[in-house]
Amino acid sequence: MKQFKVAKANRSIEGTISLDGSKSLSNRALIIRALCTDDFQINHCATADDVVGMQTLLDSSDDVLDAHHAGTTFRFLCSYLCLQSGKQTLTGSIRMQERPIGPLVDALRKVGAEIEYLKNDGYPPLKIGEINPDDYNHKVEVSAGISSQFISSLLLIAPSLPKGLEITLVGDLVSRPYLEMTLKMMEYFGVKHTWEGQVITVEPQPYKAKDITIEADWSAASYYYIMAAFSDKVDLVLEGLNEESLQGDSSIAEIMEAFGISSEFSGNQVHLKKDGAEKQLVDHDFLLAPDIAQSVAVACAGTGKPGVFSGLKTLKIKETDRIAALQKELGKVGVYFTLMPPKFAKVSKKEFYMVEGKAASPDQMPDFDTYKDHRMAMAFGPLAMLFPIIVNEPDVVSKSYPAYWEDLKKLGFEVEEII
Ligand SMILES: O=C(O)C1=C[C@@H](OP(=O)(O)O)[C@@H](O)[C@H](O)C1
Ligand SMILES: C=C(OP(=O)(O)O)C(=O)O
Repeated sequence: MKQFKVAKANRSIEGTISLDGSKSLSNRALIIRALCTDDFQINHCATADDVVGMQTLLDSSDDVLDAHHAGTTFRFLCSYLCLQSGKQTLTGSIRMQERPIGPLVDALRKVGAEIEYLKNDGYPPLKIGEINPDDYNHKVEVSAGISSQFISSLLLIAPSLPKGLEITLVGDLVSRPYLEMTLKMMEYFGVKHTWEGQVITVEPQPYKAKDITIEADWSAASYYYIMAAFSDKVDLVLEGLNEESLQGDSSIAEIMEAFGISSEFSGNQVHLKKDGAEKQLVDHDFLLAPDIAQSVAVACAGTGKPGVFSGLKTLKIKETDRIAALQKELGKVGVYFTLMPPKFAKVSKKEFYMVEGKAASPDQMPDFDTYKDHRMAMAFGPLAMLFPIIVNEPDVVSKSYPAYWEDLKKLGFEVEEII
């Protein structure tokens, strides 16, 4: 097993980091370009595995397409392949084969596509055939409470269908900003929609080619906010980010005010400083921004600030069960991540998790497992500012941020492989 020992000699974070393009924006732009008659430039496209993988599969003429670990790639291609001739097998990693796809398959079958489950009903791999014009139906319902990616996937192909799509969202929507991101990206490329109540309608219309520059990845930025929370002195510039962002994870800037971190925007840079008043507690609902929950949990653990987290229901079906992974790994440094008894949830019917305790190094240097989840590695890495740590399978970061460890070195982290 590959392991990195990570350490940092001081608790200050100073410098400039130029962040890679957002994986979510990049994958939407790639699908739209593939559906657009004319070509356009995607500047600052992410170099993340999930995005390189998307482009490779879009260019591939193979019958079997492997999206590996990439949720957006798998889900977006699922609908895209329904517009291609012939039949393709779409598969993914073992974990991807445990992540649900049923609601999207049901909706696409309703639209007229012939899709077969090759292993277990409701899960990848799939054999996907083209939409049959005789079976085509433009009104579909889709469950909105499992993954917003199902809806984004349908929306992206909607303008290319003969009568477009009228999508009724069933149940309470999760990860709403990602859906808004999809619609905003479609608008950027000239595609209009209406969204009334639970119904989103897209008429048939062409995507219009237009060069785009992808904003940097706000989920990646969240790891620098953890470092700032652990620092006595902060003077850090993150490049490529805008105050007005299509990424819901930009809410990290506001959440981290609780740790006294201020974010000053100018142009496409954000300047992090530690000059604000801290709050006693972090109380946040992550339903709109599930990917930064691990970051804030580690920030709480490292500073000893208690956290009350809700809106975590989708975390169990991500790259790993992130609730279980957080519980196990935070436990290694004496921090509890526990589901609060149901009496706390009576009023709102929500589930609340509590982060309690301050991370302390056990007698032996702690080694953190990463569960094939990039965000476990990236969220736990900053703990090296408090005491030396070991990160197991550190290369997982390449899913969304291949240069992560190199960028940490630029800020004075010592990162060395244990042989
Ligand atoms: O559409 C997207 O780009 C994403 C949507 C979210 O997933 P869910 O909608 O499944 O929560 C998020 O967790 C994922 O990293 C990226
Ligand atoms: C959940 C994530 O990605 P995906 O669903 O695209 O695999 C993530 O990047 O945190």
